[in-house]
Amino acid sequence: MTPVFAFRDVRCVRGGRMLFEHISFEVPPGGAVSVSGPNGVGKSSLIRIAAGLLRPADGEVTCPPHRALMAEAAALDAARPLGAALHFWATLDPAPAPSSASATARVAKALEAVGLAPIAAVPVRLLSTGQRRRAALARVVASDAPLWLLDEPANGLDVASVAMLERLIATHRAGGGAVAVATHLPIALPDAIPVVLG
Ligand SMILES: Nc1ncnc2c1ncn2[C@@H]1O[C@H](COP(=O)(O)OP(=O)(O)OP(=O)(O)O)[C@@H](O)[C@H]1O
Repeated sequence: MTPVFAFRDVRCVRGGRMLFEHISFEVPPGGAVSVSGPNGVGKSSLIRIAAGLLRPADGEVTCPPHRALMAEAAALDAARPLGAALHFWATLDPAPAPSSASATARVAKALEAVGLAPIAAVPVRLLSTGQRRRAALARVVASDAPLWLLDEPANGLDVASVAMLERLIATHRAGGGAVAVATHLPIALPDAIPVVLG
């Protein structure tokens, strides 16, 4: 099966220091990669390479052009109501498949999925830490991207929210989507390809 996402012999150098090398994997539709390792080993760097934000020092990366990144900063306008802040990205993020729902419908569905629909009118700056993380996840869900790149997605989430995250990932994969998750917290990712750095 043609992989959705692949690294071939990838090497990463930052600030003149080699973080990792010879990283190879192929993720088929519905597949997952789990990136783990101690602090500072390069987990976020690997996710940034996959997102196209950092160039590998060597090797080859195959990614769909439409991918969604959840990193530390949610990049949601603090002054806007949550729904409007998400709508901004849903219209701006690269257009998903032609069969996809409208930006408004995708945002409404994503807010329901992360349990934030009741506070869609609340400005982003008033959200709690966990709500901000769920809002960042809503942005990923609303993107309809075939590849999700999640950097420490469980940070700041309570037990119920981690279970919700796991369900959302499972649903995405069941629909043929792929995911890469960098985490130091346990997240259920059945049959994920392990990439252990360090
Ligand atoms: N812009 C940069 N320039 C140079 N070095 C950097 C830069 N950004 C990160 N680094 C270094 O790259 C290394 C790996 O960082 P990275 O954030 O990828 O690690 P990580 O495994 O995700 O860490 P953590 O578990 O603490 O989040 C660190 O030593 C960091 O200082």
